[in-house]
Amino acid sequence: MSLAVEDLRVYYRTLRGDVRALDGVTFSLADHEIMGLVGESGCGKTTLGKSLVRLDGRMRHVGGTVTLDGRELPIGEDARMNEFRFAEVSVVPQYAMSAMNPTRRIGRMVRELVGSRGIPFASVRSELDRRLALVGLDAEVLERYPIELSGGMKQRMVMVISTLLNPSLLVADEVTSALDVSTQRAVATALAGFRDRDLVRSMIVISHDLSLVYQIADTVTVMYAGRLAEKGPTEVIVERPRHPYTQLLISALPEVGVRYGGKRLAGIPGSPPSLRPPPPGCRFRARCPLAYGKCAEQPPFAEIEPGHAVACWRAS
Ligand SMILES: Nc1ncnc2c1ncn2[C@@H]1O[C@H](COP(=O)(O)OP(=O)(O)OP(=O)(O)O)[C@@H](O)[C@H]1O
Repeated sequence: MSLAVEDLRVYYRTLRGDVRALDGVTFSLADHEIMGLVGESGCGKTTLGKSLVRLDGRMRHVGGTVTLDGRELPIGEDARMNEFRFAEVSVVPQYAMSAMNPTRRIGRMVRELVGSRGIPFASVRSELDRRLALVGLDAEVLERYPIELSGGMKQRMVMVISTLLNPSLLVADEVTSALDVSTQRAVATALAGFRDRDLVRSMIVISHDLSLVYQIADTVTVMYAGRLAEKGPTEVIVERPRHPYTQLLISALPEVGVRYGGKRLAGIPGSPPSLRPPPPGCRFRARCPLAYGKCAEQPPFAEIEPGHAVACWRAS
């Protein structure tokens, strides 16, 4: 197992009280696993991804542990996390395209980044060229400024940089959402290629786009209102989901490979609860067609078959 997250709680401090964006999240990632992380906007996906790499100033680690390759990550201690970032855990951020410094040539940026880890640029240069070729970029991009690259090229460049030191875990947050469909496919294929070539051990791919997740993920985790609703192998989640929220999420999608023409897709009525603080019991119950009395109690996130866990009283 490469990653184990245990009862992780991360809140945002605000003037109107804590936003419990991650409120008791437990899961693990096997070696070589690509996990897709999905759920409605605001459910905590980005917070989960960031928590594993860098908490921003308003995030507070309230409880729980993150263990990577047998070592507990000091996620609440920014300075101590430096030892792990880039080398052990790396992120391709949601706005990777604007994350690059516009005033630096790309090659110089990479030189500074590896230099900050005490690694001479010359020692990674040939590997860098090899990886650029792997994602279809010419080594000449290193001489250019970020503004001279297209969106898809920037995205692939950031992926190459983020994985240059072979991190154990890569978090890719909405890396394809701003790209056109064919570029999306190229970026997704490049991501899976990094794992296939053992350049990263495991990966969390955060996405609104279930078809992207279906294309590259081995497992899918569904979040709802700061907690995990369901995790299982991709086919199981798509073909026989057990959580009513997952079922609605999947049924709201066009079937993979099926053309829906002008047919309107069903949305999920209602909206998620406030996380400041969330209501007691199952957080989905106000929108759930199957809710009953027991749902006033919070259901455990429990395994119903090997590798398939669900937080729903109806599923156990
Ligand atoms: N800086 C912040 N201060 C206060 N609350 C925040 C902050 N950032 C996020 N939140 C809240 O934390 C919750 C989780 O947000 P997060 O961005 O992790 O969700 P998400 O699932 O990644 O959403 P999206 O798909 O829109 O990116 C939301 O309720 C959000 O409003």
